[in-house]
Order: sequence, then C-alpha cells, then structure tokens
Amino acid sequence: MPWPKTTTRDATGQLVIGGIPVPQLVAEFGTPLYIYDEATIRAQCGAYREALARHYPGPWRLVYAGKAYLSVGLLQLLAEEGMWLDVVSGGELQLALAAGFPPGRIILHGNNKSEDELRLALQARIGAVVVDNHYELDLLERLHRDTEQQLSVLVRVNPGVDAHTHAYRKTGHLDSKFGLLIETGDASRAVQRILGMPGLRLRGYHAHIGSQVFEVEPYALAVERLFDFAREMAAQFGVVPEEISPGGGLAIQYLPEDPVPDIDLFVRTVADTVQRAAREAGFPLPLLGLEPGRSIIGPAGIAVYRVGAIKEIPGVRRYVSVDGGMADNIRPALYQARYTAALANRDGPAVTRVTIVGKYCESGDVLVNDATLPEPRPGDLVAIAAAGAYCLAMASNYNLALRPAVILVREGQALLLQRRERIEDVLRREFGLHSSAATVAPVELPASP
Ligand SMILES: Cc1ncc(COP(=O)(O)O)c(C=O)c1O
Ligand SMILES: N[C@@H](CCCC[NH3+])C(=O)O
Repeated sequence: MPWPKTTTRDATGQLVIGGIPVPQLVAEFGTPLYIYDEATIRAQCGAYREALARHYPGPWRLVYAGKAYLSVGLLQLLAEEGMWLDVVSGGELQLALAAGFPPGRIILHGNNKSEDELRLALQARIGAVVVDNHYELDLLERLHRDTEQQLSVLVRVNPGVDAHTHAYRKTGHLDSKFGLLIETGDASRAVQRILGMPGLRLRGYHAHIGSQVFEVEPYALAVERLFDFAREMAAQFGVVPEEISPGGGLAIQYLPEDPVPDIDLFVRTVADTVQRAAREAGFPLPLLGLEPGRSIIGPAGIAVYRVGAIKEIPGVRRYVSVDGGMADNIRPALYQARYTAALANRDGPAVTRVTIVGKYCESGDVLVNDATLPEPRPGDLVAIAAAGAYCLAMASNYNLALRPAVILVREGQALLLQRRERIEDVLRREFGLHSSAATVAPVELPASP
C-alpha cells in the first residue's frame, strides 16, 4: 500500500503516522498539512545503500535529487544518511549551503545554468557540475579565466532512450531539451573542450532517462549507451571514465494496484550492466552514481486536508472540496497523476465514490478523480498517500494560497520542518505606487462584532 511504513489506525479509527494520530497533528499545525515519516525516509535510503553494497563491488554514491522536495531539516537528515545531493538551481544550492550540507557532496544539474549559478558552484567548491551543453562550457571557460580552482565535471549525454512514462517526464529520448547528443557530435566535442580546459577535471558521464519509470530495462540500455560513448571517447582522446551515472527516476506506488517498484532489482540491473560493460571495455569499475528523488521522499509523505463544501450532482458526481488543491499539488492537473485517499479522522467501510477537488479557481483543480471513502462530511480530514515528492516542491501562491506547514514525525514526536506561510510573507514583496520601501502590511480589522 502506498502509505508511509509506520501508518496504522488507532482504536478509534484515526490514522496514525510515526506514532502520532493525524488529527492530533492537525489540531496543532492546521490544514493543509504535509507530514513526513522519518522512518520511511531512512528506510528508503537504506534500501538503496544495501542494494548497492550487495550488487556493486566498485565504489558508489547515492545522490538525493533535491527537486523532489527540499528543506533544511530534511537535508540535515539526509546528510546523516551519507547521501549526496543533486541541486538544479542557485536557489537549491543556497538552501543546501544554509542547511550546512557538505558542499563537496553537492552536484549541480540544469540545462540552462546561469553564470551566477556556476560562479556560486565554484565559490562553494561543490562536488561536481554536470555539463549539459556548449553554452555552459562557454560560461565555464570565462569563469575560469579568473580562477585557478579545479572543478570536477560530468558530461550529461542524451542516451536516446525512450522511457515509458508521461511525455512531460521523459528526458532521455532524442527530442529532449536535456543533455548533449551523441549523434550530432555535440557530446564528443564537449569532452574534447573539457579536456582542453585546465580548470575542469572530467570525471565521467551521466544520463537521466525520465521520472516515475517502472521498467528497469531502459536503465540497462542507458548504461550501455553511456559505455558505448565512453569507449569512443577512450579511443579518440584516451580518457577512461572514473564515474558513470544513469541518474534517477525509479517509480513509486501511488495506487494499491500499481506495481511495487523493486529498488533491489533496479540497482542489481544497473550494477550488473555497469560491471559487464566495464569488463567488455577493459575499464576499471567506475564509481556508480545513482540519483533517486521521488523513491526516497515520495512514499514518506502524506498530505492532509479538511473537507468543506460537498456538492451532489445526482446521477453524475459528488464533489468533495478540501482546503488545499492544485496550489500545493499540481501533479494531477499537470500529469493526470492519480492518488490514493483515505479519511484520517475516522475509519469505516469505503462505500462512496467521490471526486476530491481543491479550493482554487480552476475546474482542473482535482486532487483525486475517483476516491472511494466512507460517507464524507464537512469537517472530516482527508489524507492523500505518496504525496512526499513533487507536491510541495512545485507548490505555488496561485489565488494567493499560502504554502502548507510541513512536519516530520519520528517515534511519537513531531518536528516542524517548515511553518505555514503567512500573509506577511507574501506582502513583504509588494511595493505600493507611492512608496519606495516595502511597507505593505496586513490590514488591521476590528475584532468581530
Ligand atoms: C538529472 C536528474 N536526476 C535525478 C532526478 C530524479 O528523478 P526522480 O525523482 O524521479 O527519482 C531527476 C528528475 O527527474 C533529474 O532530472
Ligand atoms: N515533477 C515531476 C517529474 C519531473 C522530475 C524532475 N525531472 C513529477 O511530479 O512527476
């Protein structure tokens, strides 16, 4: 089932996560509320670590893809787990540095890194930059005129592998904005340029085929393509890769009927392919980098909403409106993503088919199209499973929604990771026509009559 590992029901039917009844958390922190289960996060990291230790005799590293969800507290937890971090913007990098995440364990991605972002990466002495295109190499060339500092780089190759996932989540097929093409010679020219730049140290090759990918075969194919390319580069320039990464993207379960993705099988497939390909190429075993985001954090998080208006359209549909929606979870609108929902304040036979919608001014603001629940009533709490990845990370202030509070639960304790956004946070950016300073403050209203 797609719920965090510690999920149970207590004697009164309340949903319990990390040893705490969800209604108790809601009483303290309000709704919409995102709850992360520490035990699940650590278990997911552990599953990857154990599989790598079991299947890969060479060196390896696990890199958490921060785009799935980032917060200071989470990064501190992941640093304890020995994870590396993939960031994809100056903002993510700044947050990681502020969290005290070891800079040497940070990798910078992106298909249009700015000069400022690359400068920040150099100044912070991060672990590596994954070079995506020649424009980026132009910027690096310019930045390196002013510094002696060495920067480790990987070359992001487009492996020409079409993963079976939503079109918006594919990244490794030919027609993608990401990565250097092998066919056009762009990838080999990038290698040649990097080798000619004294400030850059070529560590190896990287590919990422997409996200929410269930099959493991496309990863084997991507690794083979990376090695084919590496052999060409060895023949042309005499360089042997110290590192190979087929990225991240392993799927998670959102619905009970989804297959349960097998981290061990995924790692074994990649590890076996790397070993075979390295043997065939006559290379020593490279460092194997894996970059999971969703499969670390997705299953650990749930979203909790309060039910408000309920609208029955006889013979058509029952709409159950909750106090969040597409501003905190755009995935159903963007990818037709489907979720599992349950009542969190009480249990009972799931007898009613409803459509759970948000409160925003869009007909597409649907969280779950076809949830089966006990008869819902205003005031009930609805929990959505597997909401840990790409919900908060993609949240917006649409309709001036305030971002939800986020907590971490561990053995009966709740830690606030991110407080609920306040109207003051939003107003702080506003400048009135008649003032040069941000002086806009919430209006003081008289106490209610
Ligand atoms: C380069 C790169 N690595 C890793 C990931 C992580 O993917 P996922 O969260 O699906 O594991 C992504 C996102 O798709 C990515 O673009
Ligand atoms: N944000 C996406 C996937 C893209 C991952 C980042 N390249 C999702 O929610 O499924």
